Amino acid sequence: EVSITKFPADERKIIAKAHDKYKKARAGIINTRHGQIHTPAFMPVGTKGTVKAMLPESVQTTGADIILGNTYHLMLQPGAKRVFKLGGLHKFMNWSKPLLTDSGGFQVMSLSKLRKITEEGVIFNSHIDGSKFMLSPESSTEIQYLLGSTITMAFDECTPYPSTYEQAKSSMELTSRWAKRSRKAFYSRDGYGQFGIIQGSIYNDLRLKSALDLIELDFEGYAIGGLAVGEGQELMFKVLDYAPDLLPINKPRYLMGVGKPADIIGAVQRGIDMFDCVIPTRSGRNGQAFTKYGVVNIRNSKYKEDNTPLEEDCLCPACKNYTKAYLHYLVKVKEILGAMLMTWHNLMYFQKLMLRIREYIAQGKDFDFIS
Ligand SMILES: O=c1[nH]cnc2cc3nc(NCc4cccs4)[nH]c3cc12
Ligand SMILES: [Zn+2]
Repeated sequence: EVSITKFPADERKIIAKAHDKYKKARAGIINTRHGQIHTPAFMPVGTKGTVKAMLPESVQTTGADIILGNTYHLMLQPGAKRVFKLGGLHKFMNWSKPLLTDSGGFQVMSLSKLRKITEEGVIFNSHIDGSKFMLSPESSTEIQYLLGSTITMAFDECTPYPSTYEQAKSSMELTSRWAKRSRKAFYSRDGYGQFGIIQGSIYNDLRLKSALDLIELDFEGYAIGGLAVGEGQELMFKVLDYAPDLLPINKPRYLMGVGKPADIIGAVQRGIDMFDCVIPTRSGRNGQAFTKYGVVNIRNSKYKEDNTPLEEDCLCPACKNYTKAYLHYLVKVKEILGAMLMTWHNLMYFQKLMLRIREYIAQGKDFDFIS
């Protein structure tokens, strides 16, 4: 049963009292078939069955309890049936901890060529070889089952931003119909869960209706969709000021696609438990390192003879054994080790941030820090 264990009532009172401003922040544990997830949690993105430039055991040493796999990519290559035949994604990629797979819908809309949205689902041509595919609530749920996903995401439509009220309303209603079909298609097993995704854009009555529709389906957790799609942090926080409270307090709340450290901190303060974002991995490969001094663009020539580590007290291999000068050089000459070390450091940085947030919440301390 994917459930979030709460602190005992009296401890929760302490936490709530201690930082009234953050009374919505909560730390907990999600128990799954593949192990525990300490929340608030950051999920590194492992798009094609690998967290790019990282070995799974290295991802584990950064402290990640769970990683995300993208259904769209895996269904095209190597194919969900093949992964199933080979023992499932956990075995295939040698990751034994929890895996969350997205439904594929969001990526179809952002990656595939020529697609057609119907009541049934989305028909599209593969961006790889143009071959024709269909993703529906039923097929997406089955594909995620074949992958062996610990947490399956319902098939939704991410309402674009900006959208008019009418557009957002019909999009949200489609997501509710698809959520019902996704829930029906889900093969529920102990320790596995399925999360619904609420939509409704920036309209609070639509967000409420979406939440009510999905709560009826009794998902193991709930994601807040339709955010981090260009609305900006202010508008995202405006929605997060009320949307998490529409969801069951005892179930995990997952904010899809977020985000930078400041976004994560603000969202935790508003009651979010889970995050996924490509920023630490993608920007690492692109030469950006997150540090307590801010983001370091290692390609900047001022680092070419800087014989100090990214962060003197960081325990990652990049900081323990190498200097900014070496990282500057590796990234400049596009050496693979450069991508590896920068990625490792960033994932460590994001996990350390989550660890500190969890500790501050558990101690009832404010955590407005951004470092
Ligand atoms: O409503 C959603 N439904 C299902 N998947 C999503 C993924 C999402 N990822 C972002 N932001 C991060 C981005 C990644 C690539 C372009 S924006 N926002 C997202 C919203 C949704
Ligand atoms: Zn480091």
